[in-house]
Amino acid sequence: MDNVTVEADALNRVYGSNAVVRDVNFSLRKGEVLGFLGPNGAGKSTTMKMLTGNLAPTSGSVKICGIDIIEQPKEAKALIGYLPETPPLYKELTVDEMLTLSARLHGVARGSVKKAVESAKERCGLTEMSKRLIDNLSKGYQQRVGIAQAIIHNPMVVILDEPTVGLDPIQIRDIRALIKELGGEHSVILSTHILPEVEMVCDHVQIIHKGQLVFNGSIDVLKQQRHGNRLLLGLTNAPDTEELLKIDGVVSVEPAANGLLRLRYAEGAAPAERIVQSAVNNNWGLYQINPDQTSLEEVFMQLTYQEAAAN
Ligand SMILES: Nc1ncnc2c1ncn2[C@@H]1O[C@H](COP(=O)(O)OP(=O)(O)OP(=O)(O)O)[C@@H](O)[C@H]1O
Repeated sequence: MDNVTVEADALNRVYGSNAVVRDVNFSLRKGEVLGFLGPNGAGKSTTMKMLTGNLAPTSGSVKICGIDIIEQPKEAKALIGYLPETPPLYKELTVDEMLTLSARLHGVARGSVKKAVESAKERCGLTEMSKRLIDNLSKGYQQRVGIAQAIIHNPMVVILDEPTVGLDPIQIRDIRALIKELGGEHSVILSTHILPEVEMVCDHVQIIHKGQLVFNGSIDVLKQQRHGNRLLLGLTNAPDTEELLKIDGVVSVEPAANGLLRLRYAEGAAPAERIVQSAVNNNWGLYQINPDQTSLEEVFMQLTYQEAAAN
């Protein structure tokens, strides 16, 4: 149990008569990167605020390295770095000034501030930007400053709420790489509505749907669930469905978007090579074959259906 950094126990949050977070339980260990995945309005930000002690739960508790965040907020919060949905940046300050201020606010000893600022800048690729006004930085660099202020006191737990929203693809790639790297030394919780982001960055994932956790497990299990034994096939000269069904392992064929065919295959079967063989031998004009990945919405539907069936 020693290396448990975050423990959420039966967390609930009600607004008026609206239960927006319902009975959320989980724990996180040192070095893990946890993806907290859910569509807009699922309750991610509300959960992040409760985890960081910025919002009191209606019931339930949060412990950071064994310290209760309601009973001992100062001690527990010292172990957390938090990047809220809107980064808390004073845009009229330079990067150095902002990070020096953050270090002081996070209680870094006066004599260690300079070192903490240099180290956070280096980890977040900000050294070149030290003297620049935050207002003049691109959104991607502003987000890096947001992450730098969250890690400046070298906290055990780093919580990032939708850190890649509004960034361009190159900035997104860089920020994801940075988050992945943080996982080595800290526990990281990353809230996002982007399924591939979780697959790229996290080793654990929790899916929240209408305030409830509907999945809590390793990323590999989710990937398996997502791949779902389906292939998309593009043939310029497609044969009758019966011909495709004759291929060993193929269990169904249906039309998909853009003139493609969706083939389902039996669990454990790997028919791709046989399909390619048949296509070449019979001149079906194969121009595409790839796994048909389930969208986030479909994964939600599958998971909520399983949940309902289990109850
Ligand atoms: N202060 C509040 N008062 C009343 N309802 C609220 C309040 N804050 C959030 N909610 C509601 O709680 C639900 C969950 O909101 P939350 O911001 O946690 O979702 P989210 O998953 O973070 O989505 P988003 O990515 O859109 O922020 C939403 O229906 C929202 O309208």
